[in-house]
Amino acid sequence: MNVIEIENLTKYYGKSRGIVDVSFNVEEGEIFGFIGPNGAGKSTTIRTLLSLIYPTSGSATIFGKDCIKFAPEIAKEVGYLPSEVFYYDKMKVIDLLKYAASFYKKDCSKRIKELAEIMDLDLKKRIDDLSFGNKKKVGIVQGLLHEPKLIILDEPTSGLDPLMQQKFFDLLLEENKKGATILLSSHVLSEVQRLCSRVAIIKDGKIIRLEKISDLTEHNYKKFKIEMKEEIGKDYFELGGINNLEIKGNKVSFLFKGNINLMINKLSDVEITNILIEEPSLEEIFIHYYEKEA
Ligand SMILES: Nc1ncnc2c1ncn2[C@@H]1O[C@H](COP(=O)(O)OP(=O)(O)OP(=O)(O)O)[C@@H](O)[C@H]1O
Repeated sequence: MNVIEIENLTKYYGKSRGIVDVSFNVEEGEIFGFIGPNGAGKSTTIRTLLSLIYPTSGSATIFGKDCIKFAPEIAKEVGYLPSEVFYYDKMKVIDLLKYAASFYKKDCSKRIKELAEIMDLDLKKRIDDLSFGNKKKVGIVQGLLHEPKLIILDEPTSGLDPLMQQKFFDLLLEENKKGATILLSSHVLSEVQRLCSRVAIIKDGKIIRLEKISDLTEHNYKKFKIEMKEEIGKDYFELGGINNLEIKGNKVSFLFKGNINLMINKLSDVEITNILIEEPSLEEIFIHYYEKEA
């Protein structure tokens, strides 16, 4: 079953492009990554899904229900962490969270305490005494306190230190194990790689790829790092399937997609002193995608 279905969603802000013909689905129980460079259209897609802004054309459903018509009903089962959080500064953290919890028809006080403990958040402090990272934690607790079935996170880790990021990821994995579906927007590729099973890549408002992370990393490319006994010319590597070729003296690195035996045979011509064949990072794969699509 698809928890989110997005069909040809387009949003123009006046004449300027937000997103164009965005379509993808997120399946139940999935952790789905939504990645792209700044201004690509991630927040616009998410805000449209949550009915915070209205699309110019196209449609979207959450839990099989139209996002605009059923927005209040859907909101009860969705946890949302916006990319920037703004609060009434004078409130205490606990009061703000209790207020947020009052929108749901269940007692969230135990969960608030648990989440605050996990995220190391002082509930007694006033919002305006909190650092940027601690305000982000308030947003995280607010997004998760009602144990939503769908969690939508827009650039969630900016401002969190590495230890907190890890705790937050563990928390998301736990929520996912309990059954929550997660849509995570990010431009930090390594976090998408760690958490997500599938990914949509957006650029200039359009989806340019929709892939399984495992297909991207395992089946598509291998990264070769080779040290030769002698320097070798660029021409030698003029071969189908080679991308991101870099030659520095007798050291060569590239991404290769294709029959690995052909590459091994090719390399048997030259004297190699060291070789490393590894999975490329998503960063390396995507930089290549972006360049190709540009
Ligand atoms: N309120 C607005 N008015 C006019 N244009 C907007 C508005 N909000 C977004 N845009 C434009 O829509 C496009 C997509 O922006 P969006 O914020 O969705 O991108 P993003 O992928 O979330 O980027 P970032 O990672 O920088 O947050 C950009 O060109 C942006 O300038």
